[in-house]
Amino acid sequence: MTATDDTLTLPPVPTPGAARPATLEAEGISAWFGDHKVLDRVSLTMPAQRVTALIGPSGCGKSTFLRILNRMHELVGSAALAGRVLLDGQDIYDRGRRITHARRQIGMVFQKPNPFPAMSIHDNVLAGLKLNGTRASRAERDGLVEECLTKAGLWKEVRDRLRQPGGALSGGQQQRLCIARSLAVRPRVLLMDEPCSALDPTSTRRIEQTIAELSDEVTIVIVTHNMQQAQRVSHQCAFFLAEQGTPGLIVEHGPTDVMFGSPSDQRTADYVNGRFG
Ligand SMILES: Nc1ncnc2c1ncn2[C@@H]1O[C@H](COP(=O)(O)OP(=O)(O)OP(=O)(O)O)[C@@H](O)[C@H]1O
Repeated sequence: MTATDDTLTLPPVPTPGAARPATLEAEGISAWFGDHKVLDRVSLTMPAQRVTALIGPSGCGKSTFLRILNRMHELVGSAALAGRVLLDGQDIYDRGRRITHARRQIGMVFQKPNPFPAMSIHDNVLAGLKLNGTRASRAERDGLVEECLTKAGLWKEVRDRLRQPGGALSGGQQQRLCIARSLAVRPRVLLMDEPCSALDPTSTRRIEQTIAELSDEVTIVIVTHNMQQAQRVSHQCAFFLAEQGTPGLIVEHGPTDVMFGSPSDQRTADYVNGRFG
């Protein structure tokens, strides 16, 4: 540890009771890859402290929409975008607003767990902070590692082997490690792109439990193909569809119990009941 490690500070701990999680609003989002339009004027509010599930058949633009929510779409050379994404009213695409600002506040967990395999569990949790250039004392770092692993539901399983490599964990544990890594930068929104699709049912339920525990302190948006999972974890759902080569759009969105119990569009009813997709 260098002298400077002690002088810099970690991201602020949220004030107890303060409204840290943010509301995310997508307004009129259209997206293209080259000439191929894949989303058409999609608008959706993802309220703070709520879990929003994005559902719909393969290829309808759910992942593209999710990646637009934290400015990952623009990493693809041929990608273009129209519309606005507001984080508590502030457009993350405003000119002059740095991409790192959005990424720091809006974290992402991917389909396949992607810890740094040779890096220790401890250092994996702190990896995002290091990329941000944030440093802290050893005690602060250790405290943050414990806090984030606890929130991700992994602490008890790894507390005695924090110096072992992240790659030595099971798939489900690796995914929870990735969630802990995302939490370490104290995001206000956590985006999850099919986070359980590579996991067994037990690990899946553990991640779902983690999502339920986290939803008070971070806004969650999750893409899932698993309708039972959408019902178990989400407060609201948005049903995406791209019919016959047309760009994806939201057919219907609303409270999860309504979307599954009495959807207003027949296509939603057919999809949530497994009649297509
Ligand atoms: N990097 C890319 N370059 C070109 N086209 C892409 C790229 N990524 C996605 N697409 C296209 O955009 C459309 C939407 O893809 P997207 O992955 O967002 O759908 P999805 O609903 O998430 O699908 P799935 O459920 O299968 O993951 C598809 O037609 C896909 O082929």
